[in-house]
Amino acid sequence: MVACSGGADSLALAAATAFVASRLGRPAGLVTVDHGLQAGSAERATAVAEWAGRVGFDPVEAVPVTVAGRPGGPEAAARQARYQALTAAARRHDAVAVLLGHTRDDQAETVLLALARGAGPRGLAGMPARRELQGVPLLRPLLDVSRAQTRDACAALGLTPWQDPHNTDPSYARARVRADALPALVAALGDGVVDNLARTARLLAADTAALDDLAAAALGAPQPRPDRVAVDRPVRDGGGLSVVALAGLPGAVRSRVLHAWARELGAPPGALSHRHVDALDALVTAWRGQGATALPGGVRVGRRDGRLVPVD
Ligand SMILES: Nc1ncnc2c1ncn2[C@@H]1O[C@H](COP(=O)(O)OP(=O)(O)OP(=O)(O)O)[C@@H](O)[C@H]1O
Repeated sequence: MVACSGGADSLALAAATAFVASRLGRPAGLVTVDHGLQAGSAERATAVAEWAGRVGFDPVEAVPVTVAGRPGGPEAAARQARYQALTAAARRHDAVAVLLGHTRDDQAETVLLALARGAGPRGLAGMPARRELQGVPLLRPLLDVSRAQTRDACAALGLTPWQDPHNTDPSYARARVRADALPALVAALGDGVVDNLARTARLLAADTAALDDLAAAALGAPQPRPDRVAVDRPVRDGGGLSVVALAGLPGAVRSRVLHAWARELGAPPGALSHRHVDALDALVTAWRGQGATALPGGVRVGRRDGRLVPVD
């Protein structure tokens, strides 16, 4: 089920989901929450629901919620009511997940806000691409997509997104980051800033997951991510590294192992970037028979017989 406010991000997400779902022959639903906080909010919810029905979503729900009387400020109260309504709708319809429209720009704003309040790595890890709330998986498929792209997508599809007045209300810290802080950083440091903040979140999310695994193991807790192969066999295998052993490591540990090994092979540390380490990682986690990875210093690494090995 897509959670759609009618704004550009979640409207683009909904349009993409409708497109993909019909081609996969899978049902997709849509839920829009009416917080009842602004004049015309019920009409907006009805308009979103009508559009959703026209483009093939089924079921479609416009859910009114009561925000008053909940703990916290108005923003927190609205969020709590919204997430409760979203997970309840998902459970009513046995949805496998709820899709949220947060973009790379939202992620960059989240990281900047976390940095400014002195958050630790968990806060700097930003919003996860996947988490569970009351047994319902919440997914954010657009974390690698920019807000400009969602606007362009809506324009290309002839959709008119709803503009949330909160997004431009300067009494909200996030709106000030969006309107002033991030544009100032981009002007001073270049267009890459948004992408790089989002990448920082990904890196810290991987570190945090690895440390959480260690903490869970120290407590003797069940494996938090049973899909991961638990391996404690040595990573070194002859002159190379064992793919099975590498695959069993938490991503953050694996990337450090690959970085250290690349340096051992002679790649100069200053020239070794995350792109090189990602390419080595792909030989383990996204193996499609690809060719050798070229590293700085003329080093090349390929995958042979279940091992990563230096090749000519
Ligand atoms: N009224 C709504 N009805 C349904 N879904 C909504 C609604 N408002 C927001 N969402 C969902 O949440 C996503 C994020 O929205 P927005 O950025 O406004 O909320 P936020 O308060 O920043 O999010 P969060 O509470 O997750 O931090 C949207 O892309 C959409 O998927």
